[in-house]
Amino acid sequence: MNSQDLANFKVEDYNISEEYGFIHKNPLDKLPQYYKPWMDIAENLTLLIETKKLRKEVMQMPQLGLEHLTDKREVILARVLLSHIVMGYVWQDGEQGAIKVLPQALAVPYYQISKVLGLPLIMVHSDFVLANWKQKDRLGTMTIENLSTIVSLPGGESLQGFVLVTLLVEVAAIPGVKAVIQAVKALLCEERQTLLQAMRDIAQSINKMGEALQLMYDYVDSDVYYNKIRIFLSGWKDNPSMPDGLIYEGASDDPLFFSGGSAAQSSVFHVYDELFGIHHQPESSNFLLKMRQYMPPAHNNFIEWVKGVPKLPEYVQRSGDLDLTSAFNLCITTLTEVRSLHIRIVSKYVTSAGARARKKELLAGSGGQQMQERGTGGSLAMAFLKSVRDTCKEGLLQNNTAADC
Ligand code: HEM
Repeated sequence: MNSQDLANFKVEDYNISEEYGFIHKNPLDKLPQYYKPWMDIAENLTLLIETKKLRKEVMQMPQLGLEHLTDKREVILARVLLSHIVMGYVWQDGEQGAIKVLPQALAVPYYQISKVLGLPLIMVHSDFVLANWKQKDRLGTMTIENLSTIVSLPGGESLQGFVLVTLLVEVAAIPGVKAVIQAVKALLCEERQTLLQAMRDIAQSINKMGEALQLMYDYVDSDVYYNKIRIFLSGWKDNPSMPDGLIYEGASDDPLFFSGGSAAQSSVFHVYDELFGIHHQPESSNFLLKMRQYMPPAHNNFIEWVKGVPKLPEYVQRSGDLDLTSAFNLCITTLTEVRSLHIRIVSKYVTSAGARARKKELLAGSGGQQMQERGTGGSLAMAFLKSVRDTCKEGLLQNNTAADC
């Protein structure tokens, strides 16, 4: 990348903004009247799933075209609604009752809309979190009390908490995203003071992300997450419950395989890994690279843009500047701490809650669950997360005294 590329950089080209980072600005919560069948199902989705009536409703749904969607915000909302309906349809009857064919009235518009947005045929982080929020008081701020989801899934308050806490992590990342752009510019123009400030802002923002992540403990019950919520995020790739994938009737005769929704699809962490020059172990890196295909393409392009800049750790190391080194290492330490906190959360919400669920099943004499300790994205969660955290920590630069941190 050179100064010409920098001059051509426009934040809007990457569907990000200084006010919202990767979060979709002011998502719509209503579609035009023509789409009433989708809106009606989406509004009652939780109840329809819990009473096991969703599949019947979808079978009676007319096949609607996309021609009445007049702008991008409507297209995004339609994708959010359909994604949730798809997940509900597939998993309504639990792990043992997954379907093999998605009916045409759902599969065809879902295929078309996904093609328009460049997204895979499954619900992703941007459907579940980034575009799935509204403010109760539109003039208020993005606090958890003032937020709710547009469309929900089973899990009650914990489901709300799970989506909204994840959204708050993205909110906390907003100043960091802005500072990344400043850091890149400063790096290219060799403006030491701006680079130093940008790295300090990034570290502060990562720290706030950790504070937001911590709220998971207050708003999400681990048994509800494990037993009710998790299944609706699950995919049909590397999932023993759906070894044959999913046929999208009228759109694809061959079954297709997709990983489930996971915040591993959040672009923020990928941007930091690229900026800080963190190279994960091959298996972890493969999984994370695959997750980039589950992001809005413009966000993925932003990660690529950051990847294309001169290497920050090498620049800092070469400079021999203790302040720069210290600020860089603070970023790495803070990111490592957030990843360690995330591991503790996974230990509570997946490992311990899973052990409890299996014990209960054994006592009741029922069959074991298939997903067990796999993440919703399909990874073998703990080994993967520890490898990612440990590689992150290895990004620390030499020449830093304890006092600097
Ligand atoms: C109860 C809450 C959560 C649980 C149980 C959880 C679980 C997991 C699991 C199992 C993985 C492994 C990949 C997969 O197969 O999905 C993962 C990856 C990941 N999660 Fe979460 N997660 C939670 C909340 C969050 C939140 C709120 C964020 C931040 C937005 C987040 C960010 C990530 C990232 C970035 C990865 C990729 C690994 C990394 O870069 O460190 N997670 N999560």
